[in-house]
Amino acid sequence: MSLSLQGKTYVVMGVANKRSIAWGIARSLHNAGAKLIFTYAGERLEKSVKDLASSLEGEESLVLPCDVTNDEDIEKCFAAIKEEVGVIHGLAHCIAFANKEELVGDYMNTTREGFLLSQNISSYSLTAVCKVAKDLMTEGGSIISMTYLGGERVVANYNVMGVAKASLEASVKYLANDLGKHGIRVNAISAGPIRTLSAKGVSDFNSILKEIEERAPLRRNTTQEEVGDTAVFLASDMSRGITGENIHVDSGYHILG
Ligand SMILES: CCCCCCc1ccc(Oc2ccc(Oc3cccc(O)n3)cc2)c(O)c1
Repeated sequence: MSLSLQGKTYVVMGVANKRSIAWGIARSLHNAGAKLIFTYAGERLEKSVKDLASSLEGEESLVLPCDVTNDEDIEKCFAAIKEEVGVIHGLAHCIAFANKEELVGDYMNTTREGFLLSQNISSYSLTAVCKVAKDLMTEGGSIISMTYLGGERVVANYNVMGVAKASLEASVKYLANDLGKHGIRVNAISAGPIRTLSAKGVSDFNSILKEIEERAPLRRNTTQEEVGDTAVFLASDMSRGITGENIHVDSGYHILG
């Protein structure tokens, strides 16, 4: 058993730019020897994802559009992946969205539309992807999704996204139960706040970074590299006994009251 991912192929969903958590995961998986395929949402991201993918030495990675709110698009995307590689050994789901007007103030102001949009993109999309990706995971594998502490307890301003992450974290357990018999594990990484494009949508983000530096057991914030390295562990055989789990990579902050 080792942390090597030589000979394995993973789909990384949700790279936007070099600060994305998904890019930190991609770099660590690549450095562990994995072959990567990237999907992105929205034509405007195509160039930056292709540029990042080609910055990884070795053979050209497949880069495909995938709108996770559209089941046909997911089927088309994974049909193309099947065509290209046949078998995949897992995927990293780093996709979430909520209207930023609802990521500030009282949670109760959430609209029905905003609630459903966030659940659709940030939670149901994992289930929708698993339904299709499982058929390419004929040798078993490991599915990883991203969550945040605000899904387990109230974090001011995280609001509708916290409810979506609670839904995602419950989905991880139900998906783990369904897919375990196929040798497929499903886990979440609960990352501490990292300054990404997405983080710009959350009000008062800077004050939480400062509080973590002052109070977290490790007295520092979380990096993409740390999250990426935990993804390598979850993708590798070293975590073969772990499924339905939520691993906090957050300098220990979640243990505090
Ligand atoms: C008050 C909580 C501070 C820590 C938040 C850490 C965090 C940062 C980013 C996270 O990911 C998203 C993804 C999409 C998202 O919705 C957005 C992002 C940008 C613009 C927009 O209109 N919506 C909000 C957060 C996330 O789930 C969690």
